[in-house]
Amino acid sequence: MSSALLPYIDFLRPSIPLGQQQLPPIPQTQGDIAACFALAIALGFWYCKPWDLPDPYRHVYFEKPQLKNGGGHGRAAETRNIAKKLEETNKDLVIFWGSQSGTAEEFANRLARECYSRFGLNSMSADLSDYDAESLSDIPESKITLFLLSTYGEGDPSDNAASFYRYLQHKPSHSLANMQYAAFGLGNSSYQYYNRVVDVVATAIDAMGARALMPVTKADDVDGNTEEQFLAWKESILRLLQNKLDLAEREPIYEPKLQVKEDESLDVIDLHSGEPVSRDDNKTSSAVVSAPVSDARELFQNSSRNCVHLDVDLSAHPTISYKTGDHIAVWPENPAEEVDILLGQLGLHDRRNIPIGIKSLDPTMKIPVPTPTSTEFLFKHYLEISAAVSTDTLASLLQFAPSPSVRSFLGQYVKNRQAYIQLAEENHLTLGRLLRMAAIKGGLPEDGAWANIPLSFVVEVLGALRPRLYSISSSSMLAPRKPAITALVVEKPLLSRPAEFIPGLASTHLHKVSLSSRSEPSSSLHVAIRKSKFRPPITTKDIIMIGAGTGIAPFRAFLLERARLHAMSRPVGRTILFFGCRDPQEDYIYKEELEQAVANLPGAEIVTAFSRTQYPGKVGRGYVQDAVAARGEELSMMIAQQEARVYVCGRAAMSREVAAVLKDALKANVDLGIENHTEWWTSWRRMGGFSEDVWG
Ligand SMILES: Cc1cc2nc3c(=O)[nH]c(=O)nc-3n(C[C@H](O)[C@H](O)[C@H](O)COP(=O)(O)O)c2cc1C
Repeated sequence: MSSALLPYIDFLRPSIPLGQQQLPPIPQTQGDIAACFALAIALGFWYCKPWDLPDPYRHVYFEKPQLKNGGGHGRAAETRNIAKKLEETNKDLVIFWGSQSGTAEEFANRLARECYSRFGLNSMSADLSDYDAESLSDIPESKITLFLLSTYGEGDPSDNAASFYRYLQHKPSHSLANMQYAAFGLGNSSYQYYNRVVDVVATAIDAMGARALMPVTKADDVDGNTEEQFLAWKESILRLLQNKLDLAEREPIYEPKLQVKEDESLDVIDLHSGEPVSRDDNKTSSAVVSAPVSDARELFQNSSRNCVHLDVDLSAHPTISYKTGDHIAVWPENPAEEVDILLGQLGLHDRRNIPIGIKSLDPTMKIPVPTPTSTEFLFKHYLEISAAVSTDTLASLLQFAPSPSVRSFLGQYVKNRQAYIQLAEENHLTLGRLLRMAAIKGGLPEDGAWANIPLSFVVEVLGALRPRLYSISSSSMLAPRKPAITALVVEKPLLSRPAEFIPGLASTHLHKVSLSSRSEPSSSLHVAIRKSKFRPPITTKDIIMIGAGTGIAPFRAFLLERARLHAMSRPVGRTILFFGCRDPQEDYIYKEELEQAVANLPGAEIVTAFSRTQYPGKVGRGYVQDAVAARGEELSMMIAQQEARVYVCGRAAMSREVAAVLKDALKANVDLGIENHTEWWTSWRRMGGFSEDVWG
C-alpha cells in the first residue's frame, strides 16, 4: 500500500475517545480530493476482500455447453402436482417408490415398464420426493396408485420418502376418498421395526379415506427373498389390474422411453467421465465430491482375506463436514472385465469412446445417468452392470434374441424360474455374462451377437449405479477433515467353480484405490457424507459398545474420542467395548490403538470374543453375544442403575441376538418396576438406551 495513504487511514482509527476526537482535516486541494477518492476505493477493495469471495462465474469455466439449457441428469418432474402430471402425460397408473438402496425404485420401474409392454397400460414410476404430498388428494378415481416403500435406519423411511412420511404423520385434513391403492413394503425381519414404513403409510392413507385394492404385502429380505416376493405380488397386481381395467395381454414389446444417440460433434472434455451426480437432494446427504485418499493400509494380518482402512481428505471441500457416527457414501466403479464383456456382446468395443447423448422421450421418465458421456464411461461409472439379472429382464431379452436357438435357450429359463435362479447363482450372471452364455449356447460368435439391443434398453433396465454406505471409523473431533473408511473386501465363492470368487463391487474398488494410493498420491474416491442418528452419548454417560468385524468402525471413533477427552481432563463415564472377530492373530483390527486408548482411559475395557480360536484368559471361543451374556448381570446393573447406553454395530442378525441376550439378563437381574419387560425395553430404546447401526 502506498505510504501517501497512511495518514488518511490513520484518522479513521477511533483511538481517541469519542467526544474528544478532533475532526479530520477537510480535503482542500484537488490532490487531496483525488487521494480521498483513491483511499475510498482502496478501502472498499480491502474490506470486501474480493479475492476471498467465490467467483460468481466460476461455474461457467466448468460448464458443459450442452448442459446450459438444463440438459444432463434428467429431472422430469416439472410440476409437483401428481394429478396434473398424470393428466398431462395421459397415465392411468402411478407407482410411487420410496427407496434407499435402489430396490424399490428398480421394482417400480420394472413394473411400470411391464404394465405397458404386456398390457398397454400407460404407467409411470414416480419418486415420492418429486411431488407434493397434498396433490395425491387430487388424483381422480379413475387412476390407480401403487406404493413400493422400504424401511431403513431404525424403522425410518428412505430419504426420498421422508417428507411424504412426515406429512402423513401430521394427520392431514385432506381427503384421499378418490384413491384406489395397493402397497408393497420392503424390509427385513432382523430389524426391530420390521416394514414399519409401509404399515404407517397404509394406516395413515386408510384413515384419510383411501381404498386398498388388496392387503398390504411385505417382503422380508432376511433370506434374500425380496425379489421372489415382489414377483408374486407383481403377478397378483397385474391380474387385478387386468380384470379391473379390462386389459388384454399382448406379446411384450419394447418402446423406448429414452433416446441414446452418438454425437461425434462433442469433445471428450464435454463428457461426464466418472463424477457421479447425487440424486439425493436432501438434508441428510452432502454434495458428492471427489476427495483424495491421504492414507491407506491393510488391517488384517496373516490372512488370505483383506480389510482396508482409508482416510479420505476433505480439506479441499470446506463446506462438507461430518460428525462422529455419520456414514460415508462411496461410489464404486464396475470392473474393467465386466465392462469389456458387455461392450463386446453389444458390439460396441470399437465405439466405446464415441460421445453419446441421452434424452427422455417420456416426460415421466428421468434420465438415470449424467449425459453426455461415452458408452465406456456409462458402463464403468454410471450403470449397475455387475448386478444379477432379474427374471423380468431375462424375459424382456427374448424379443432381441439374435437366433431361434438363443431364444429357446433363454426361453427355458423364463418358464422355469427355479432353474434360472440356480443358473444365475452358480455362474454369477451379470447382463454381459448372461448374453455371452446365451450366444455361446446358440453357437454364435462370442462378440457382437447382441448388437441389435438398443442402448436405451440397457440404460432403462440396468438402472443407475448406487453409492454404498460405510460407517465412518474416525472421530470428527480428532480428524475433522479426514473421515475414515474401514471395509472388509468381500469375495463370495462361485457355486459352480468354488475356486473362483465374485468380488464385492464397492469393497473391491476400495481395495484397488487403497493399493494404488500407496504408490500414487493422487488416488481419489467419489464420496458424500450422510448424516446418521448413531451418535455417541454425552461423555459422562457410561457406554457399552458391541461390535463384530467391521462393526468396530464407529466404536474406534467413540473410544479414541473418549480417551482424548479424558486426556483433556474432561470427566468420562465407564467405557466397555465388546468386540467379536475370528482370530486375534488375523482380524482383530485396530488392536494396538484400541488397547492403548483403553490403557489411557480409566474405567475402560475391551472384551473380546473369537469365533475360531481359544484365547487364553478371555471368554474363549464364541461370538460377541456370548461375551455379552457372560457379563449379563454386570451390564444389567450398569443399564438399570447408571443409565448406561448400549450401542451395537454389525450384522442385523447379530444385533438381534445381542438384544435378546440383554433382555434376558435384565429380566433375570433387575426389578424394572414394571411387569411387562417388552414395554420397558421399547420405551428405553425409544429414549436412546439401545442404538443400532446395522446392515442386512
Ligand atoms: C442400514 C439398513 C437399515 C435397515 N433398517 C430396516 C428396518 O428398520 N426395518 C426393516 O424392516 N428393514 C430394514 N432394512 C432392510 C431394508 O428395508 C431392505 O433391505 C430393503 O429391501 C431395502 O430396499 P431399498 O433398496 O429400496 O431401500 C434395513 C437395511 C439396511 C441396509
